[in-house]
Formats: sequence, structure tokens, C-alpha cells
Amino acid sequence: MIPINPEEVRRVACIGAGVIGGGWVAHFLGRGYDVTAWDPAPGAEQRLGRLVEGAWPALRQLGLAEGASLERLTVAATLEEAVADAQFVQESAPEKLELKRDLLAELDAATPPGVVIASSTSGYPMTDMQTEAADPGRLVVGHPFNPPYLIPLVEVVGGERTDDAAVAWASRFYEVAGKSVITMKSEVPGFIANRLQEALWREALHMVANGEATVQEIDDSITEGPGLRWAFMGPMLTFALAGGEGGMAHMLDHFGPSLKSPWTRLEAPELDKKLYDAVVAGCDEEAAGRTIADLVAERDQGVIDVLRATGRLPQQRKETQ
Ligand SMILES: NC(=O)C1=CN([C@@H]2O[C@H](COP(=O)(O)OP(=O)(O)OC[C@H]3O[C@@H](n4cnc5c(N)ncnc54)[C@H](O)[C@@H]3O)[C@@H](O)[C@H]2O)C=CC1
Ligand SMILES: C[N+](C)(C)CC(=O)CC(=O)[O-]
Repeated sequence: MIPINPEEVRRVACIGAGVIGGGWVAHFLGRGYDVTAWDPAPGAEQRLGRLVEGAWPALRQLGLAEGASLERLTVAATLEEAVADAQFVQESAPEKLELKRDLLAELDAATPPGVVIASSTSGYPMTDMQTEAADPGRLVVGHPFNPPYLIPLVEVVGGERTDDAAVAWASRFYEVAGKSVITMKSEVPGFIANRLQEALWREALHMVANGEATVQEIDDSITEGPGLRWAFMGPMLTFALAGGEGGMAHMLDHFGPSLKSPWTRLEAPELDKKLYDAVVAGCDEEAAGRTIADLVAERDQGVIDVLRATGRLPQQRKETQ
């Protein structure tokens, strides 16, 4: 039995406070929640402080919820303390299956009964992660996109032993917390968006490995090309327009046969040292002296501009409802 309605949640625990956990902390603070974070790494509290303060100007532009404040963040000394009063738990620890299994079991043991616990995993099925927990029914995947305080999407899915009620509760909670939710019916490998991104990324790495394109060319090909369309119209509808007045049916009749070759030749590239070094060096070259903090600020402003231009800032959504 889940002890609280999604609309009534005030206190959230974020476990693991790196890139994604810290981003979740910023998001929940911006939406006016009390947040307790825990991360075992030395210096994690200072790093989290820098991340959240860095995100705050972007959150201001999005529009802070009433009462939202950095003061609502508490950093706990232990995992048990972090979740003791939690009404929802978001786990964002490193992507290692054994670690997730043990951590989710620990969280399950320490969190008040029935409270839903979500994992940010970017690919493990919950069925594989919930094996050690005494109450696996409350464990769900809530897969965010970086940074969680700006990119609306969360993919929600349960495992074989997750209660349907927990999946429905988590989906509703994320919506109340300002996210855009896709609730998946089954444990699709890679979820939906990452499966698509992985296909693109696999081809990008092939092209770098084969010397067919530079890192800069790959990025420009998306930001100057299809990426402009994808911010507001997905790959299905944009390709329907490729069929002119005949729409998707004509597109498939026209281009389907010629796509058979690219669809069937794709295999994973070998991520060897040469490719690793080429990708890292290519990113450094493309950054052209901009630090990670510069790039984060540039990305955040870019996402806000796109959300504003497409009428998807929270205050714009309210005005059109
Ligand atoms: N980086 C990304 O773009 C995305 C990552 N994710 C997922 O989010 C999760 C976290 O990834 P990142 O934030 O990128 O990693 P990260 O390495 O930036 O952060 C992980 C944090 O977990 C902490 N940690 C280590 N052991 C822990 C434990 N036993 N319990 C709690 N915390 C522990 C580390 O000290 C670190 O601060 C992963 O499951 C990843 O797949 C999901 C979407 C996007
Ligand atoms: C790189 N990644 C697979 C961890 C990315 C994600 O999971 C989602 C995102 O932010 O693109």
C-alpha cells in the first residue's frame, strides 16, 4: 500500500549526487520540494553545491515553484538518514549492476513501507536490479535525460516483480513534479529514447573509427540538420513529410527499398584505444577551449531557448491550458 498520493509529496530523497543525482536535486528544489541527498564520495556535498548553484539561474528562467529554495536541501550523513522521512526516493548511483542490486535492497530496507523507489538507470531492466530487495513491488525505473532539471522526459517502467500501482504512482508523481512522462508497457532493451540514441551513437563511432567523419562533422550534421527538426517534431512525423503529399505511405514506398542496406549492415564498432582517443581528442578540439562549465551553461541556455521558442516553458504551458 503506497502511503501517500503523488500530489501530496513534499519530501524527496536523492541517493547518489553526481551528474544525474545532482540534476534531480536541482529539479526537485526548483519545484519546491524538500530534498535530502546522500552520496558516499568524499567532497560530494561541495560538488553537489556547485552543481545546484550552477543550475539555479536556469531554473529561475524556467520559473521556480512557490517556496522553492536552495535552503530546502539537506545533505544526510548516511543512507538511512536520507530516506528516513522520504515520500519518494530517486536512486542515481553508478551504472554497475551489482551495486544497483545491493543499493536498491538497502534502500528498500531503510525507506518507510510502501514509498516508491525509482532508479535513474540508463539501461538495466528493473527485473535484473530488484533481485535482492525484500519488497521489489515498489521498485521502478525512472530514466531521466541530462540535465534532469531542463530536459522534460522521464521513461518509467517496472520489472517483473514491480506492482502496477507503483508504476502508475511514479508516472503520476513525475507529472506532478513537472516532468513529461512515457510509461512503458514492457522492459524494452535500452528503453525508448536511449535505444534510438544508441543507434545514432553506434554509427557516429563507426564513422570516426573509419575516418569517414570527424567528431565536429558528426555534431554539425545533427545541430545544423535533423536536430533542428527533432526539437519539436520527432523522426516519424518528419519522415512522413519526406513523402510530400503522399505522407508516410509514399515515403515508405519511395525510400523503403533503398533503406534495406543501412538497416541490415549495422553492427557495434570496437571501442578500442584508437577510437577512444579519437573521440576524446575530437571533443576537446570541438570545445575549442570552452570548459565543461562553459559547455553546461551553453547547453542550459540553448535548451531553455528551444523550450521557449516551442512554447514548452512551464509558464507557457500553463497559459495555453
Ligand atoms: N550521465 C548521464 O547522462 C545519465 C546517467 N543516467 C544514470 O544515472 C545514474 C548515475 O549516473 P551519473 O550521475 O552519470 O554518474 P556519476 O558518476 O556522475 O554519479 C554517480 C554518483 O553516485 C555516487 N555513488 C557511488 N557509490 C554509491 C553508492 N553505493 N550509493 C549511492 N551513491 C553512490 C558517486 O559518488 C557519484 O557521485 C546511472 O544509473 C546512469 O546510468 C541516466 C540518464 C543520463
Ligand atoms: C549517456 N547515457 C546513455 C547515460 C545517456 C542517457 O541515459 C540519457 C541522456 O541524457 O541522453
